[in-house]
Amino acid sequence: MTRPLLEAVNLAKHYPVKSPLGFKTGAVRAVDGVSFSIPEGGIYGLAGESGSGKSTIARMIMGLTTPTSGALLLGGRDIAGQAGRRAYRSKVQMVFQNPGSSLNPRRSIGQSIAVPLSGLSRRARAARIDELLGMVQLPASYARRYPHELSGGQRQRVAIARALACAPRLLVLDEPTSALDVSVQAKIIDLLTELGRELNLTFLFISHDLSLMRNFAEEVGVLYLGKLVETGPTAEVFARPRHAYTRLLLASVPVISDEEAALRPQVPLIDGEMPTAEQLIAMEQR
Ligand SMILES: Nc1ncnc2c1ncn2[C@@H]1O[C@H](COP(=O)(O)OP(=O)(O)OP(=O)(O)O)[C@@H](O)[C@H]1O
Repeated sequence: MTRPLLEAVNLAKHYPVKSPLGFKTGAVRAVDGVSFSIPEGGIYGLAGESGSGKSTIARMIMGLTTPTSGALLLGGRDIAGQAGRRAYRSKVQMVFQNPGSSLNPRRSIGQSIAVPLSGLSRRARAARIDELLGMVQLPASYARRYPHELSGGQRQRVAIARALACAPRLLVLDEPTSALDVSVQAKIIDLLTELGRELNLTFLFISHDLSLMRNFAEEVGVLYLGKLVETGPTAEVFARPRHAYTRLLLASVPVISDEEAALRPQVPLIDGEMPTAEQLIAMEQR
């Protein structure tokens, strides 16, 4: 069994809710007792709708916010206290949804990729930029281009190259393909799969779209209102979703073939419409 690279242990983040006069009146349980573990070199998909707590988990992993309770371990060490350090930041990198806004429009692609490479000589930096562009299958000449000269998919390749510049071990991918056309999405997923294999990278892939994880993630977790309602090997979760919310997510996925349609879980409709998660859970509890 490969040892875990990232572990979340009973992780929670609660935000205080304040009255207009500033008194604490309650708490939003954005993340509420979440545990999962990703083995070294593994791919874990975290799915859930908007507001389920996905970004809060990513922010805690990146050290941008601290857990209210529970722990996050990287290579067995609690990240609390490490997350602000340079050594930690070089091990854990994030790729965001919108490469258009995460790349500085005034910097050339080469300059953007070189940001984490400030310690290298000019020559070594240029060679590393070439190498990184090659890894994401872009020509070396793209180093002189600017973000507006690239397509959305190419810009996301640049964002991946920049994230790889300091040779991280864990990549947190927050909706990395949501802003892209379906055909481009598939190419980016293929590229990430290949890079993961070559560089022994570990991935946490966050998306509202569970179907994207089918061919990419080895394990998936489904978040609902801050709780992980289901987790397990991807094929198993897709074949036998146990939680009503997972079934609803899978039933809402657009299908392109009859074969896929046959595999799609059936959920009872209400007045001919898909029920909400609350309605479906209430029906099943009756
Ligand atoms: N700084 C904050 N203060 C108060 N509540 C917050 C804060 N950040 C997030 N929340 C709340 O925590 C819950 C989870 O938010 P989060 O952004 O993690 O969800 P998400 O699944 O990533 O959604 P999205 O895909 O829309 O970003 C939401 O109810 C949100 O309103």
